[in-house]
Amino acid sequence: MHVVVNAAMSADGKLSSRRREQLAISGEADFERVDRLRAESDAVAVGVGTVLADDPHLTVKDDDLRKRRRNDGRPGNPARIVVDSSGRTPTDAAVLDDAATTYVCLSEAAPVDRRAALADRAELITAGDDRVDLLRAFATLREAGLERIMVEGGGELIFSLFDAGLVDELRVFVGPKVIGGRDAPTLADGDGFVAAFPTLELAAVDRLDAGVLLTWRVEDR
Ligand SMILES: NC(=O)C1=CN([C@@H]2O[C@H](COP(=O)(O)OP(=O)(O)OC[C@H]3O[C@@H](n4cnc5c(N)ncnc54)[C@H](O)[C@@H]3O)[C@@H](O)[C@H]2O)C=CC1
Ligand SMILES: Nc1nc(O)c(N)c(N[C@@H]2O[C@H](COP(=O)(O)O)[C@@H](O)[C@H]2O)n1
Repeated sequence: MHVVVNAAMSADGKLSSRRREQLAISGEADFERVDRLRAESDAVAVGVGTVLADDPHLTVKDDDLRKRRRNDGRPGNPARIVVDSSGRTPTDAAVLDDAATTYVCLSEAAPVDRRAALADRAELITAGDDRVDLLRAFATLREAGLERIMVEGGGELIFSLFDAGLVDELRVFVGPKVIGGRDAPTLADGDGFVAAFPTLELAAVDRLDAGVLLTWRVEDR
């Protein structure tokens, strides 16, 4: 399995403002790059915090890219993955529509009524007691044939994936905005590391739109 984390952050490292509303940090060229990366992926993953804040669709927007996938014998859109310990994904969330298969990763703590509501619209994977055990959930996703995973955020999920040693590559568009705010989400939130920090090898620096795209490979810990 190969896991690429892709996100857009402001020059001061924020994914959004303290209101946690979706904010366009990327420009047109970066959104097109993101679309191509989605098209190359078997699945696109987000945390439930992103579903609740942004209601993303996580589909490939460009018709030609979808057509190319179908010509290669793949579904037009990659699968979608929501990491959601207690099953808070709303049943009318855009990620649960019929544009692609959706996997919702739950913990044992997810109530039965939420499981029943989501089971009609998604494949459910249960791993972990109170929180999704990402190592186990991703192993199950791999068994389901998902090899190339793109993770779009948010900061809580990204931190946990680094903590679990699951990230192979980090692609960050740094956009021309200062957002600020101690409560605004950053690229990696969670508890933060105090030792054994994941280290990165810089693979590429590209000017894009009015910002820069940084591509990092994650070194083994
Ligand atoms: N600029 C960008 O590229 C992006 C920005 N965002 C922004 O990020 C914000 C949402 O991010 P967050 O609040 O950090 O939420 P998140 O999307 O990272 O979801 C976190 C939630 O996932 C669930 N979860 C279950 N198991 C977990 C585990 N093992 N580790 C971590 N989480 C687990 C928990 O309920 C947790 O609260 C929004 O403001 C959104 O707009 C989100 C995606 C991309
Ligand atoms: N790459 C990127 N740049 C930005 O500036 C952003 N605000 C985001 N946000 C994420 O994009 C996803 C939206 O997906 P759909 O267009 O609805 O398919 C979602 O994950 C946002 O949080 N990304």
